[in-house]
Amino acid sequence: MDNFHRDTWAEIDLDAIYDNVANLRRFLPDGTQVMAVVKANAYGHGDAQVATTALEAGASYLAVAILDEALALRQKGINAPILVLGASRPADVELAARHRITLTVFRADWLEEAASIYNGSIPVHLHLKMDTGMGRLGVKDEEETKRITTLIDRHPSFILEGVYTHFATADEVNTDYLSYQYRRFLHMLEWLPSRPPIVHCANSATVLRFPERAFNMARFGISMYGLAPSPSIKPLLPYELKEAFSLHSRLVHVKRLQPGEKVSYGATYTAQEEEWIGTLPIGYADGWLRRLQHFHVLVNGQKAPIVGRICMDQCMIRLPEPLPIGTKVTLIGRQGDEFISVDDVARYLETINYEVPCTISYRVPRIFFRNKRIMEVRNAVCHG
Ligand SMILES: Cc1ncc(COP(=O)(O)O)c(CNc2conc2O)c1O
Repeated sequence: MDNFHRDTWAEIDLDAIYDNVANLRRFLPDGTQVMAVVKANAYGHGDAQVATTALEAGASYLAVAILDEALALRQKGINAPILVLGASRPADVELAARHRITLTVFRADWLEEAASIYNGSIPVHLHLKMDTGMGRLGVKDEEETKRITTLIDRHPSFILEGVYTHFATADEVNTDYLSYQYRRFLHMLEWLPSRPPIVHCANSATVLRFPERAFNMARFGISMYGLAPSPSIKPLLPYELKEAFSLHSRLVHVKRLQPGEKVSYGATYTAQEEEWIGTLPIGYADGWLRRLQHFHVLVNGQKAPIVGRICMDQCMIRLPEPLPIGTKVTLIGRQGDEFISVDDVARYLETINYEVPCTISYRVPRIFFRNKRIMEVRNAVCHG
């Protein structure tokens, strides 16, 4: 534990990541590959470490949101194909090509500008994104689709490697809109002179519920981290997922309060009787948000309420009894028979589980476990 100097950390169980990907590989029809979605620092789990593990488990492609995330993976020695799912700049096509990074195209004018700038000989791999009803990015009409495929065909270095779409409601029990989008995708694929080598439409919810609709690659994000795409479809999933993320801290201060004494900003919490209060070195700048006031953590295998306002760097909990400085506290994860899941925190925050690990900031070091042993400690504060 000597790679960081505050007793707050996240633990990433890479064995869980491995198993979640390996189980998907076994579940998928033959010929359907896994694209591991590692954008946003792998949903807060550690981009390079998750990417490496997912590739070991059989993923053949990676996906990120922005070009810089792909460049960062290359800098960290990741050589697998990487697709940038979001928009990029025409002027960055050369940079992407040089680093063998695949870009998403969804506008003819973007491609015209890229073609006017890039006359290099290094191939530029492109995936055409079609908007079948997500309403975010994607080509929507046949005329523009044909302009794009013609432009690619005419450029000596542009290669249409893939085509894809994204579903808006795959995590909902009702499949009406999902089926509409799937049918729309089938129709829009007919606009292409021929199907490119890679066709993909499935996120975690889609591939786990309808693997036969995944074409030949599935974009596996949230469930690679062991989280269900939504509470409503969790009971419908075909196999158990293993949650990879946990969050821990240690008591740095313990004091006895007399009745009437206050805790934290606004003096909003008043001790009702003689109470023992502990201070934890984690706050909203770490992504442990202020709205988690009155939620609970685990200490000595028991629930302990968060009392008073959560500060930028610290928060306070009411202890079951006086406890030693340095006692381990679990904010997300297991202590004995008690377990606080990412879903529990998301539910309390009235948000989705995706947001919780993404929000645990760079200031919280990540300890990576592989084969049940510490493989790496990443402290982004000191090491950038
Ligand atoms: C285009 C695209 N493909 C695949 C995925 C993976 O989805 P999954 O994590 O449900 O498997 C995402 C996730 N994108 C987002 C998840 O939350 N907000 C998003 O924009 C995505 O945007």
